[in-house]
Amino acid sequence: MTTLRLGTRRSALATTQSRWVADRLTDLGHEVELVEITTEGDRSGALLTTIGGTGVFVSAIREALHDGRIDVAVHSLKDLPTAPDPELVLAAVPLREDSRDVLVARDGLTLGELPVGSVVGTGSPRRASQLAALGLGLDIRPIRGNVDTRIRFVTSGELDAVVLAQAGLARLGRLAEATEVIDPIQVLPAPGQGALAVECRADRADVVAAVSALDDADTRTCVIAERSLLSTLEAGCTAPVGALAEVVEGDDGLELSLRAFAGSEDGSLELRRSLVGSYTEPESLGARLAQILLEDGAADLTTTTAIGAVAPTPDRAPHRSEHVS
Ligand SMILES: NCc1[nH]cc(CCC(=O)O)c1CC(=O)O
Repeated sequence: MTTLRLGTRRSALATTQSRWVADRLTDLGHEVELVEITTEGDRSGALLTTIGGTGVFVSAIREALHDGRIDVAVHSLKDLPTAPDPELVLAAVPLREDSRDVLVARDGLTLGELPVGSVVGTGSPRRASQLAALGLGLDIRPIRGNVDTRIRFVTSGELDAVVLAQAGLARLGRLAEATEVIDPIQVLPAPGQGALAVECRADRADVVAAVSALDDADTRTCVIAERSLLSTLEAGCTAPVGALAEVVEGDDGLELSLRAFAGSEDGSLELRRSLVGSYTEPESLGARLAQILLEDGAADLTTTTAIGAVAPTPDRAPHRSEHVS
């Protein structure tokens, strides 16, 4: 095979992730060349929720795959839309980094130590919703920017804290700046957080074969469950969603445990449910847990949380006895 052209965005995080994949492919004996691609998300300073979500980072790179300018694309898996692209394959989901969110706060503070009224920045409705639902009296403000920009809001004193993905900080070698690793019991990560997606064209069997050597079976299984939950929920509601699947030891071998969150953006309504299922059927596990969330009230949640909007009545159904806890 000729040199593999691997597309990357210019941000520090994207290039670090792409270099990591390039190095693994080089270890396997392939020749790799990095090709830089600019996306709308990089050019625009607008809030992600205004310019069409994180899909903007992905589409320009996918475009380059379609055009044949590159052979391999590396994305943060959580930025990948759930709708599959029929001409592309997710050839590898490499071993996941830590999936949790972290707090970067002034003076080394943790969430519990932030005084009432502390200003916390996040551009993620999922983080905003779960932070607000903690009931700590935090003043949550929308921000965006790359990891460096977001941390600078805190060091400059403009904000008391920001919430970021631990994986992003780890990849940039800046984990020491985190003041707390947030337990998923408080804030569930985005589906796919901490994992990479390595895509290539379905009609390039040689590239698919080369890249698939980087796949990690457990990570892929977890991510399938999380994304199945997300796509099923997306069909039924527009609420912020968090999800985390983990491989656990069951009585008859490996099982998959899935936890999920859906809530209103202002934190006034929140639903948390979990389910354990077969390791071999991650898609069904995700879809079933999403169905439970929808039945228990997620279908009534919307992102329309404008001041004065009437909030739907939450379904106060008690926890289900069997699988759901
Ligand atoms: N939203 C952008 C984005 N996409 C992936 C990561 C971090 C790395 C990952 O989750 O894999 C980040 C930054 C963040 O959320 O702090």
